Amino acid sequence: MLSIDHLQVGYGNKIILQDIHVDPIAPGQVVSLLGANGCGKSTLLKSLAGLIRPKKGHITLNHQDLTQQNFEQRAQHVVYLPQSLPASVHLRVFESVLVAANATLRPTQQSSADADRIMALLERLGIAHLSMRYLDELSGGQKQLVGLAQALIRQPTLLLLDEPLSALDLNYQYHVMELLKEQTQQQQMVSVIVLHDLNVALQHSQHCLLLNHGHILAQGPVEQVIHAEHLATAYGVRARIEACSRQQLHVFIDGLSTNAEVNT
Ligand SMILES: Nc1ncnc2c1ncn2[C@@H]1O[C@H](COP(=O)(O)OP(=O)(O)OP(=O)(O)O)[C@@H](O)[C@H]1O
Repeated sequence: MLSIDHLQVGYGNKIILQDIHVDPIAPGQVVSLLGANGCGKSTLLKSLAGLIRPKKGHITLNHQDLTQQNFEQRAQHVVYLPQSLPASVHLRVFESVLVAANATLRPTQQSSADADRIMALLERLGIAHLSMRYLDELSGGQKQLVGLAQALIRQPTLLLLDEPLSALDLNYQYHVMELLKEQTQQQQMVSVIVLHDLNVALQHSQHCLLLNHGHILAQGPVEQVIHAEHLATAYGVRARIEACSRQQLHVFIDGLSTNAEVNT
């Protein structure tokens, strides 16, 4: 269970997130974190990960206040995958996932980070054939998939992914979101995923947080949050949300809302 209570976060004296309050989110759910460029999505993810210390407020995960834990304690159950991986890491794909697996294991658990588990995950992600390749020789999309393997192998309680689909083709986008949904449910994690594609959010997430200028504009089931009025406020667009032939909701953008500003 994840909840956030009156969180205030900033850089130096500049406040970016103001009074963020998130009602308890049950485990097993994929949560899409949406909002315009610069509204504070990455800042929220980094503060959940413990990379930025909040100025006020609390983050509660399974009855523990994360803001009271040091980075090492938090890393035992929280995994964060940033927008881009470090540029040059001269490790083979398999080794890099092994390093990630061992990063949070206590010595008594180390045997479970075995080769079979890593190879099975690489296979699920469709990148087993890359296991002996060096990371710094991979394409952007391939690196992003390895980053996901490094995150998933750690089996966190809270998984934080910042735009994990940005370099992936349509096939991998679908495949990765299905895998995330499955792993999130099987391992009873909460997975918070920054997305820009609202249709991916509608199809693959159950819960949604919509940020606007550092505030929560809406939160709840994804089909209630992705609503024309909310999209006009958050993105300055005129949107239609319609059920297509398979009853899957789909967002169509018909134009910019009147008096809409460019958000950035
Ligand atoms: N290290 C920093 N120091 C000062 N301000 C920062 C820093 N990082 C981000 N900001 C500012 O915080 C605000 C929110 O940035 P953030 O990266 O959280 O937005 P975002 O919603 O993730 O945007 P995008 O969708 O463009 O990735 C922006 O105004 C940005 O300029």
